Amino acid sequence: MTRRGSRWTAAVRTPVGACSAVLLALVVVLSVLAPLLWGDGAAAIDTDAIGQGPSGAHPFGTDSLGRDLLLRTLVATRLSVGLAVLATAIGAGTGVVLGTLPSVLPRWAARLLTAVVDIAVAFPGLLLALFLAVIFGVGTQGAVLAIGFATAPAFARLVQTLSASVSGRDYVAAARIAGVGRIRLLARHVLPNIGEPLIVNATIGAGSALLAFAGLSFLGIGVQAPDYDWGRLLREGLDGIYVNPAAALAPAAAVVLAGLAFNLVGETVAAVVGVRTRVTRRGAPPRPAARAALPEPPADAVLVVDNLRVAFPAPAGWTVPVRGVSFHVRAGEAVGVVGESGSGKSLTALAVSRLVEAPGVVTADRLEFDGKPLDTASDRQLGTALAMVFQDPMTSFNPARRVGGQLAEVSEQHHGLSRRRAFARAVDRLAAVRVPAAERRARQYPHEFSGGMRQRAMIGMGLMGRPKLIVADEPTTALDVTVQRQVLRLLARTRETEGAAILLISHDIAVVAQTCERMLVMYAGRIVEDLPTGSPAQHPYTRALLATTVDLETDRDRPLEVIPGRPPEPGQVPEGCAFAARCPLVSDRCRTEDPVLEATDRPGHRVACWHPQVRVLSGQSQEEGAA
Ligand SMILES: Nc1ncnc2c1ncn2[C@@H]1O[C@H](COP(=O)(O)OP(=O)(O)OP(=O)(O)O)[C@@H](O)[C@H]1O
Repeated sequence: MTRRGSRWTAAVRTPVGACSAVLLALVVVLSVLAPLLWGDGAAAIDTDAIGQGPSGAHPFGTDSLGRDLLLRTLVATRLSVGLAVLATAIGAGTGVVLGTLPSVLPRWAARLLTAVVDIAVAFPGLLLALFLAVIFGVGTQGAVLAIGFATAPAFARLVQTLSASVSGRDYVAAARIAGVGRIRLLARHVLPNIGEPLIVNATIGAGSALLAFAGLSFLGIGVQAPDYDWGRLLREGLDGIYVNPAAALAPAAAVVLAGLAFNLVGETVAAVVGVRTRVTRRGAPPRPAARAALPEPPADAVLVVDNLRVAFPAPAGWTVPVRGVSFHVRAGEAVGVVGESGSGKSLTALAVSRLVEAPGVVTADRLEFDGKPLDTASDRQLGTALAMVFQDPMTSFNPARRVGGQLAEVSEQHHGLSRRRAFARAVDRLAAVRVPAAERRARQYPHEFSGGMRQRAMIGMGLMGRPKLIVADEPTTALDVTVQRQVLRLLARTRETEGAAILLISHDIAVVAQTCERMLVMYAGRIVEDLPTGSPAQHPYTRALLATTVDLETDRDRPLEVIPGRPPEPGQVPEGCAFAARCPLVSDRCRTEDPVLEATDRPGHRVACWHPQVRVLSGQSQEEGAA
């Protein structure tokens, strides 16, 4: 079954999904079959049974012409639901046109249209529908148009907001630069990417349209005799409510149930297409099989991580992108984490910084920072002793606040310094990370900094306290080689002067080899090798990663090395060794038994492989190890 198919199945198995499926099926079946089966019965006048209350023959009684109210309520499903769907389609269609027109109209016309939509949105929907119903004329057609056009402004606003968010994406910019026309840009690049939330909104909107339609018919400006919908039945029922309350209750219950069906279907669709996160939580995240415990960490370990797992709820259970990671970082040590995209490096970094957000769940047998369990550390302790440097400091700084003020905030919050003294410290720290003219720069906004300078300012922010550990997640990926070297040097210098340990996440093994004493190689959410930099790598994955690095000595006449295949997705990690499918040394055992990360005979070296081999990091000499 496809992934989307399994998400539908999972969504329908939730209580809300199951209810929506049952109600929708009921509404659809009644709309199709009720007029065919009971149309004549509902129209049959019985002068002997005029205005009767509930009885065996007429469970909801009869109307003023002796017609059965249950049958009339069932038969009215088709008209009531059909008109609501039609009005919603008109509203959504008009909304899409109104919402997208501003992107193709001249600027003045676009502004005018946007202003008109804004004013219409500010108007209460039902009032607008009443106003339009009077304009379009009393009757079914007028009511459909009135409700359709009354809901259009809300759709138009939604389309405008969604389009604006999509228009900022790189692929739209790329298409624009490639000379794609505005209309084509809209049709090809914008609308397909906002379709799902629009459909979800339209489904939920149909419930409101149903209610609005019942309202108009109830007021006598919707469906006219001899046709009837639930609104009209409700109005007729209310006339005799003291004689037969069931006459009003039946259509009212029908409106509520059908409205509920639309709303619940909208919620379910939202959960499946990802507009809203609805997941099946099946108890706690799965615990991986017991693995060898982390050897007792040294006394000066600043970070101890044992069997760390990060899990996210998914529609069909849990996905566990970090599956039992164990390592330690000693005081002042620089440890690098390498691995291909998706191997779980960033999540590991976020977990040790206590930054994995709900619904993500972090568990570990041991997760200690500075000798204490991480979850017992106060924000203040973490704020001063642990610094985090992100890949893109532009998104980590608040663009609306000056850089100095943002640095100073750390000292105001965590050290209780006055604003003035905190600002002075911010200037001092900016100078310490070699931001030129620190005093002036501190009064500037993040966008006035270059990429490298922003990254240094980010490191400076980490130095506002006395960090024992700096977690740097791809801190140089967005920078050119010269600036990259400056930032790496700054990290190394900070380590020397402040005595801070560094956990450096990078997909670039060369950067880690330059900066760190030890590297952890991650694959599919696990550490597959933990080795001192410069020591021979034994895991075929580490060896393959090393082979793909390019330096000045790389033979340019030979094609670049690549690792064949792709790492498994977090939810599809195979049994046995996760690297088996790509490994040149794979054996039957690799496909069935998952190797444990175990110490080798070399000091400080652990590897998780059934066939470890030895090769020095420079890749020049090769000696085969135990196979
Ligand atoms: N919030 C989340 N919900 C579900 N899955 C997530 C979430 N965040 C990350 N993942 C998944 O976890 C896996 C590991 O992500 P992570 O960002 O740690 O990888 P990475 O090794 O740092 O890769 P990259 O170098 O591309 O950043 C990925 O497959 C990702 O899709």
